[in-house]
Amino acid sequence: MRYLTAGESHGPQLTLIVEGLPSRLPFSKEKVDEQLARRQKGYGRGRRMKIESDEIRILSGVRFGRTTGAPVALSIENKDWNKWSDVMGVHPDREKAAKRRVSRPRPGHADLNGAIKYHHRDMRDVLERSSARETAARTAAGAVARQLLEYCGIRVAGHVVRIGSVGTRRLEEWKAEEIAKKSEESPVRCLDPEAEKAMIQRIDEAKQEGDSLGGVVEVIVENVPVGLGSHVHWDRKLDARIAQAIVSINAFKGAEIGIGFEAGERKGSEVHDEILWSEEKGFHRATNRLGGFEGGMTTGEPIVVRGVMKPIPTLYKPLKSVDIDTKAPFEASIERSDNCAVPAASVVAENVVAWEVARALLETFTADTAENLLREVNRRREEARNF
Ligand SMILES: Cc1cc2nc3c(=O)[nH]c(=O)nc-3n(C[C@H](O)[C@H](O)[C@H](O)COP(=O)(O)O)c2cc1C
Ligand SMILES: C=C(O[C@@H]1CC(C(=O)O)=C[C@@H](OP(=O)(O)O)[C@H]1O)C(=O)O
Repeated sequence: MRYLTAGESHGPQLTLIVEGLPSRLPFSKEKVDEQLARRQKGYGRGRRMKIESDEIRILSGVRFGRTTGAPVALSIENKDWNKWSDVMGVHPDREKAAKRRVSRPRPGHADLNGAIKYHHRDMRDVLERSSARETAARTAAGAVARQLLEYCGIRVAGHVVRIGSVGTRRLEEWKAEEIAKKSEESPVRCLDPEAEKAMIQRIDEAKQEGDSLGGVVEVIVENVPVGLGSHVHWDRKLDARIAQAIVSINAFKGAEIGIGFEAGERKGSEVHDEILWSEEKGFHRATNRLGGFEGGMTTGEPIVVRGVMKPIPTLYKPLKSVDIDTKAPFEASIERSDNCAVPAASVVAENVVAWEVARALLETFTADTAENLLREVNRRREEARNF
């Protein structure tokens, strides 16, 4: 299974093609729209999110609420396009486009490197595609994958575990349904009410100072069969693919599986998850510090992955930069920006992880139809249970 996205932040629409889904998978537009709406929310977002109300249009691959096995093509309209069509259009108004020309690169964004690499003197040609607007399309891809996971009884949830200097304790149990419900009730998607208050306060303070904040998100995948991914080749290790997916989200700088970097500080006996067996559960683990992975394969324990997001680069508080025309230093002034997108990005993280798990599922259990896939997944569950 693979996907491609296309579209600029202020262009007419985002386009997504998902190829390789089995046929006969129940497909709900509402479930995709629900993920898109979740991604738009979250404390710290800027004015753009008041303009957009993301929903998909199904263009192909689905009939009567089920996939046909053909590529699924979806589009998401950019409502802001109405104000940008003469700048962004296929036949743009050159004068108006010149007024919107970007010659002042923002530290931390893709502007300068992209301009040098692609020989753009107008850095709008870079920022339009480097914008995290594209994560709406990736969230839609994940929301499709999520329906496949759901069909196989696999649940995904996410929450925010740090914003700036405010962090929460590591969970010891990962109940996806509970995490999903609690984080949904929080404007910053945090499970701890005390930390939530402090996070909101930090975001407000940063906004007042014209500054931005990053943070850390955690994603959980529950009821995963044993043996997704493989130890036999580097590019089949599922933990590695998940880490790539996380770091590919705009502004994400790192990923950790389970206790991740903390594993470097502890002794082996404090890291590895002891193996137990019982009549009721079969093989299982006493703990889940390794976040559901050994040898690039799932252990059957919940997948637990974290991602760290740097603070938003577009700042109201100016940072030093240099105009590419005059080579003179300037202090940036901006029109609008998010000042903290960690809660929103946690939704993107959930959905890119869902995609990778669904992709691994379809590689492990080749199936043309959803029913065959579920049969194979359940057979593996039975085999593992009786091993
Ligand atoms: C959901 C989300 C919203 C974002 N909103 C903004 C924003 O409003 N302004 C901004 O400068 N960067 C924003 N970013 C981050 C930039 O897109 C990102 O820093 C930029 O593409 C450069 O890529 P890099 O940070 O991965 O190097 C956002 C990221 C995400 C995930
Ligand atoms: C549009 C989205 O996020 C955008 C991501 C973004 C950036 O530079 O990454 C900059 C902002 O765009 P604009 O300059 O139009 O206000 C955000 O609003 C979105 O998440 O849907």
